[in-house]
Amino acid sequence: MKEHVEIPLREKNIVLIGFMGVGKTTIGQLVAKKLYRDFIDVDQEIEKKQNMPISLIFQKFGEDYFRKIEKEYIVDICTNTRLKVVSLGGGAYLQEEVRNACLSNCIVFLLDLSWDSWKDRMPLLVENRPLLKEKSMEEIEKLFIKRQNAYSLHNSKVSTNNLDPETVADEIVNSVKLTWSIYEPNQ
Ligand SMILES: Nc1ncnc2c1ncn2[C@@H]1O[C@H](COP(=O)(O)OP(=O)(O)O)[C@@H](O)[C@H]1O
Ligand SMILES: O=C(O)C1=C[C@@H](OP(=O)(O)O)[C@@H](O)[C@H](O)C1
Ligand SMILES: [Mg+2]
Repeated sequence: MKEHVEIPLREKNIVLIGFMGVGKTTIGQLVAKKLYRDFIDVDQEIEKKQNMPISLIFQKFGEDYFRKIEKEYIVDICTNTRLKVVSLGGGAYLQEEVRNACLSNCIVFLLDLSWDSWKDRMPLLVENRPLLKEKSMEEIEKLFIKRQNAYSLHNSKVSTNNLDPETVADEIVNSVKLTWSIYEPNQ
């Protein structure tokens, strides 16, 4: 059993979670830039490694295969890297091993968007999200509600309703810097 090494707070990866389309990829990139950190988008890294888009991975190998590689990659990043900003795919946090790796080693931010606001954004999302293509609005709402339990296990929550990406990114950065100054002052 690998011994758990406590990572200094200021070195912990910042992980963004939340339903598909809430802005994890967009806002994660902005947060990384503002904190002078490397940015990792798990979906983008998986697409690079698999040399195909997520939608084709689902089509060719199925969702279970995607979830396996998604989990392995996230657990590796959480346990073996520091000082990054990491945006998960919307379904990753449903896996307990992913949640445990994130909560044990990282600072986990939930990006929260109301269902009504999400519906307005949906037309932007369907193109490259296979799970949206197959479902009615009612089925997607059920998925949205069903996932809130897992998303509730976070360190901090930021509402993104009616806020532009820059404003949300600033809120996350200010929150992180305040946490650092309180729990690891004088650095
Ligand atoms: N705060 C925001 N306000 C308006 N549109 C947003 C916001 N954040 C993201 N978007 C848009 O919503 C879509 C999904 O954003 P993305 O970052 O891919 O979300 P996720 O990674 O959570 O699925 C993109 O078209 C993006 O430009
Ligand atoms: O919610 C999900 O199950 C998924 C969300 C997507 O990522 P985004 O949340 O960045 O869209 C991507 O991982 C895949 O389509 C599955
Ligand atoms: Mg994304």
